Amino acid sequence: MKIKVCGMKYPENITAVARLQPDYMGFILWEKSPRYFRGSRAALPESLEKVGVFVDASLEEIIEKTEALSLDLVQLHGSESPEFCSRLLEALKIVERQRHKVDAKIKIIKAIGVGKAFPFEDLRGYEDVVDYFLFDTKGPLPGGNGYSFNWELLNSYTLKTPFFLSGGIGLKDTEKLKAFLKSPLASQCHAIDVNSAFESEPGEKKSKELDTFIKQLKL
Ligand SMILES: O=C(O)c1ccccc1NCC(=O)[C@H](O)[C@H](O)COP(=O)(O)O
Repeated sequence: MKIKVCGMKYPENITAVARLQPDYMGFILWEKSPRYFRGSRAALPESLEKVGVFVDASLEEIIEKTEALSLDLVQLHGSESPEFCSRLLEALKIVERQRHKVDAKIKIIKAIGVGKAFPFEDLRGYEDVVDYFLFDTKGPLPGGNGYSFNWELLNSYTLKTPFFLSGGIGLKDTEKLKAFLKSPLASQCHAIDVNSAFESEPGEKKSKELDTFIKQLKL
């Protein structure tokens, strides 16, 4: 199972967490977040897939940051419509052509806030224009709320788009996660996303706890 560590902020901490070799590292590019990433490309690890997290940003801003930070994936964490995703998909193709990489596709993740119930069928319009969904817990903030939703709701997820499972996931959840990953609920689960449950302060991850978590999940 792949793992994404989101909300990285400080260069030394980025280096320490990169050594644990998660599959993805996420950088919050929304200024109102306490995890807002102000750094440059030099602070980012070459070896991992880099995800830029945006909240209702303009197409121009997303493209500019994707180029400047050499992002591999773009995560949309606001109320971006399928039409917006479609325009972004086309705009990213121009960036892809300028890169000299074998797999230059810049992927799009659409984050979805899940509440007590969720009409997953309503996501059908995104199917052809995003690569992944990220199912997060609906809360007062666009992301990083720190608590989980009822994963049983995924029983009614019948779309083909793979998803990241997110929302308050921490060390306390490893057994529950292992059971989830063996169940039909996880048939489309591509990765587990973690954030605030591993922090000593917003943006600063506890690398020892993350190391334990990654080892337990990769067993
Ligand atoms: O983490 C933030 O501060 C944040 C702010 C605005 C939009 C998205 C944000 N985080 C995106 C993520 O992918 C988080 O990992 C996800 O929301 C889960 O966070 P948590 O509940 O703390 O595990």
